[in-house]
Amino acid sequence: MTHDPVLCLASASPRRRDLLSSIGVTVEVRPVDIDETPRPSESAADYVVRLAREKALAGARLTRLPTLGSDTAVVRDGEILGKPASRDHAASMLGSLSGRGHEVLTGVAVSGPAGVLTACVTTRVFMRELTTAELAAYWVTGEPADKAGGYAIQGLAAVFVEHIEGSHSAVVGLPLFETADLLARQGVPLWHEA
Ligand SMILES: Cc1cn([C@H]2C[C@H](O)[C@@H](COP(=O)(O)OP(=O)(O)OP(=O)(O)O)O2)c(=O)[nH]c1=O
Repeated sequence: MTHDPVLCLASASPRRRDLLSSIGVTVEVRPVDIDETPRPSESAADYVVRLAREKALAGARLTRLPTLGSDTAVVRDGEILGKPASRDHAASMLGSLSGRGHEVLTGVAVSGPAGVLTACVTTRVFMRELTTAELAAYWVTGEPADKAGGYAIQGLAAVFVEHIEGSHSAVVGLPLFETADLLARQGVPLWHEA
């Protein structure tokens, strides 16, 4: 059965659409293009919430529906890592996460009748030691290219992750528990209200 969209998703990320679908939220997809350059001395939490808000506001101009924007950043020792630009960049990025913990921050913003509501979720991810051969083989799979930090916990990189403290869905791109709260406060129906 198909449902009419109840939310505009201001994102090109198929992961975010799938996560929303998994909680019964059908979306109209409106990718937006914003400048993702961090500001000098901006904290990672301020950065992901600012980008989430900018994406939601840019998307809201294209629709009458409440609109969600989100941004995910991988942070090691306070440094935002971004997405890898090449094989060597991916290997050094993911290599720097080998055998230790790092943070994944996801900001989410929903614009609607209640204004713009935001949340930020921090998850700690612990990876086992990765070999040079594994880093090279992982790049060839194509998975790291469009992912913050150069890995996908929901994909092949699951075998690198010993454990996490926080929200698995937030690492994939959208913290579903917090998102459900924001959607409820904007009057967007969830699966039990459809
Ligand atoms: C760490 C990690 C990130 N990611 C993804 C989530 C995000 O899609 C991406 C981070 O980039 P984002 O800039 O947050 O999102 P995006 O460019 O994919 O989409 P848009 O800006 O249009 O919303 O990395 C995973 O899929 N798995 C992971 O384990």
